[in-house]
Amino acid sequence: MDGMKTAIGLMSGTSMDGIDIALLHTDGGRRVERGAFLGIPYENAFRQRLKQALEDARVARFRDDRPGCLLSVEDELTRRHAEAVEKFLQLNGLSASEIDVIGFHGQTVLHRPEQRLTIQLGDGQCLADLTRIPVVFDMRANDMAHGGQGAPLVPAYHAALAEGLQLPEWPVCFVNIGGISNLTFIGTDGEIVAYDSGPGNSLIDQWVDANAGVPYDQGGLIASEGQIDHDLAGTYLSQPFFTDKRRRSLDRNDFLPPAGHQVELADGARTLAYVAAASIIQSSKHLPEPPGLYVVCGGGRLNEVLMADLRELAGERDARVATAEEAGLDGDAMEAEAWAYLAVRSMKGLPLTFPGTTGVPSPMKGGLVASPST
Ligand SMILES: Nc1ncnc2c1ncn2[C@@H]1O[C@H](COP(=O)(O)OP(=O)(O)OP(=O)(O)O)[C@@H](O)[C@H]1O
Ligand SMILES: CC(=O)N[C@H]1[C@@H]2OC[C@@H](O2)[C@@H](O)[C@@H]1O[C@H](C)C(=O)O
Repeated sequence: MDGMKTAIGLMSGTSMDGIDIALLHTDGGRRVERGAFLGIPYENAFRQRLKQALEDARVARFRDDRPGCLLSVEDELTRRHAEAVEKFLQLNGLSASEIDVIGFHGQTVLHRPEQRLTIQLGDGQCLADLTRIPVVFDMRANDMAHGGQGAPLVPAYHAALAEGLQLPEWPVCFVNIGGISNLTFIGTDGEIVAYDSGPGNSLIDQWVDANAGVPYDQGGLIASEGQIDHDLAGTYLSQPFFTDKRRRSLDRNDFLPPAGHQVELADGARTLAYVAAASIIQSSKHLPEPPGLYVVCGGGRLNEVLMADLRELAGERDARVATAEEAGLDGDAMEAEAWAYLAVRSMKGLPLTFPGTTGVPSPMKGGLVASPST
């Protein structure tokens, strides 16, 4: 097919729960055919190493700085991604020569848009050499160098997906509830507006990890036994992030979980689920129009308490909430698919970001290409 490429997208998100891998056939424009998906969870020990990397990254001043454990974590992370690609190819009966490009996100360990500093661990050249497949990486840096927020980047892909959806309600707003949440509004005239909307699962994860020793609140079961502490919720929802004139992209540490003594386990999980839902609705007030439909992807859609809150709050504004699956999409695969899509766009010299998505002054190309060494 004309201009169609076969791409693999690799995402290791802010939840630090594992590597998501997706296959996509696309022309980098409107044509998108979704393929296989695989999630490979990190074991607890590596998750702890990533947490340490986030700590050690705090002193970094330049994007190539690798203080503390960063260099060794980057090496291990890259090797894990190479092994993930090998496993994915094997499971799907594919060979490396059938893949045109890999889109490699890496792991964000520091994101400070006001300093134009964003660091994603991941060695693109090493991944290209290990997989024998060209790799596009470092897709946020050029946007930020030109005054963009460096995130979110998924909106270009959301827009391509929206073209193929038969939706009764319009305008539509994609919501990704990952560690941090982000929105992509697509207007009736195709206008795209996107930004980070607030904390997603990362507060819940940190809370239940510290107080119950589990990595996440499965299904929202812990939250379902608690009550909302509205004072505590208010301390999050009254942050200037929600009322500032300019939309700002978030670092995982911009919102921190409550201290252990502030609230008990179930009430904390319940309150943070509410905060995740209310943040989305509160941030939606900056959209050009109220959405008619929210299409929800990311792991947060599996937290039933969070989703019930979101349905209720959206319903008060006459909007419906659907999971990605209800819209015919895959809510686990979407970010990895997006990185495959963006890699193809990058190879074709097409812009990845736009004034309406990251606040960059003009449509902006991005990404570096690493070809396998001969
Ligand atoms: N069954 C479940 N029930 C409740 N929550 C879940 C479930 N499965 C996953 N999650 C939540 O989803 C998170 C992972 O979501 P996802 O993979 O979308 O995030 P991410 O891609 O790492 O983050 P980001 O989009 O911010 O980069 C987990 O850390 C957990 O909090
Ligand atoms: C700096 C960084 O890695 N940001 C992530 C994070 O996780 C969710 C939200 O914050 C989003 O803006 C972004 O990731 C998605 C995949 C994006 O760029 O579209």
